[in-house]
Amino acid sequence: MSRFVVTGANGLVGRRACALLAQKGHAVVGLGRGVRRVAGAHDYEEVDLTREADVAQALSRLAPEVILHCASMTEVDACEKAPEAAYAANVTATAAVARGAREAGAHLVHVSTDYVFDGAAGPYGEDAVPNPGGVYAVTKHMGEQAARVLAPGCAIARTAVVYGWPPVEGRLNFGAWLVKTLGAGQPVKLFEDQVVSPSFAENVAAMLVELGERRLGGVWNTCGGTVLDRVAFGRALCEVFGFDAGLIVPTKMADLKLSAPRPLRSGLKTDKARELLAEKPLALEESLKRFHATWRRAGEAG
Ligand SMILES: NC(=O)C1=CN([C@@H]2O[C@H](COP(=O)(O)OP(=O)(O)OC[C@H]3O[C@@H](n4cnc5c(N)ncnc54)[C@H](OP(=O)(O)O)[C@@H]3O)[C@@H](O)[C@H]2O)C=CC1
Ligand SMILES: Cc1cn([C@H]2C[C@H](O)[C@@H](COP(=O)(O)OP(=O)(O)O[C@H]3O[C@@H](C)C(=O)[C@@H](O)[C@H]3O)O2)c(=O)[nH]c1=O
Repeated sequence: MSRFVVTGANGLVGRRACALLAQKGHAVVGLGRGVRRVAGAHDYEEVDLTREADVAQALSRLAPEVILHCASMTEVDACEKAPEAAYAANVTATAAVARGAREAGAHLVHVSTDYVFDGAAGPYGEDAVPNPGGVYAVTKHMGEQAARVLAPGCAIARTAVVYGWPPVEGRLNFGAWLVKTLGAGQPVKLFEDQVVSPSFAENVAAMLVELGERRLGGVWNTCGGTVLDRVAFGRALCEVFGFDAGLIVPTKMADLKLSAPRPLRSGLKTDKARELLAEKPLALEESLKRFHATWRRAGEAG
């Protein structure tokens, strides 16, 4: 058993990583901004990761053996509108965590994104060359570089379009947004021209945990195992949840006039994780079945 620190412990992925680690018997401290928003068997500390001295002090005191760095500014359009905040959260904070990891002798698993690619020719393998566009993507790529330089031997774990139930309070993930909207019988405009690798949050968290437990380094695509466009994902979700797929309105991404550019032919190849990890990237059908099961259980629990 090891001592883990998980950043972004209130977030979609981080909270699931904390839960899984505690369930497996590891000692876990989740770090988050603001008060604790997730119950569970792990400890929690409030640390603003953009304050380097605070990060150094916390990591030196906690002396983790492994750090899963899940914290990030993840709202892509908000990053575009607030580049200073995005830089602080995605670059400055990552550099601080990476330095702290090195000082503590901890193995770092840094979480990144398929959006580091330009979307000209996805799906991308681990050795593809990033070409980020937009503030979120550029700052995530800079975070990767900071982690590699400051915490040599770290893992860069790229994931994509993470979904799960329940969603983080006040922030619907793509899958949860579809469930809420389609479940209420409302139409939803979905990009027919963006190809992605949707990823079930529990599956992502489990792959990150394994990278940490086994102290694996290098680049890893830790996402769902099926590459498809957003409309196809929506239709598959309707089938599993029993919703009306006729509510899906296929739309071109450009028609929505979003602030930030996003890769179109994105998605990540998962051969490496499939071959080398015990926790495999789940295929779409299995992911949606598990998503549906967690949603139904939450409904039954009231
Ligand atoms: N969600 C997705 O679709 C995808 C996510 N990823 C990557 O996966 C990782 C996890 O994402 P996800 O769980 O969805 O993200 P969330 O937005 O759900 O959680 C991120 C957490 O980071 C915290 N955070 C942000 N800034 C700071 C800070 N300065 N100090 C301390 N904590 C901070 C946030 O706190 P607060 O709540 O207070 O703001 C938030 O709880 C990220 O690296 C993201 O880039 C990659 C591809 C897709
Ligand atoms: C996907 C999609 C989004 N939207 C709207 C909803 C929302 O206002 C806006 C952005 O949607 P999303 O947040 O789902 O998409 P986006 O911000 O592009 O999601 C990205 O997030 C970051 C963190 C990542 O790293 C990526 O892998 C990816 O998951 O566009 C549609 O109207 N139709 C669609 O098909």
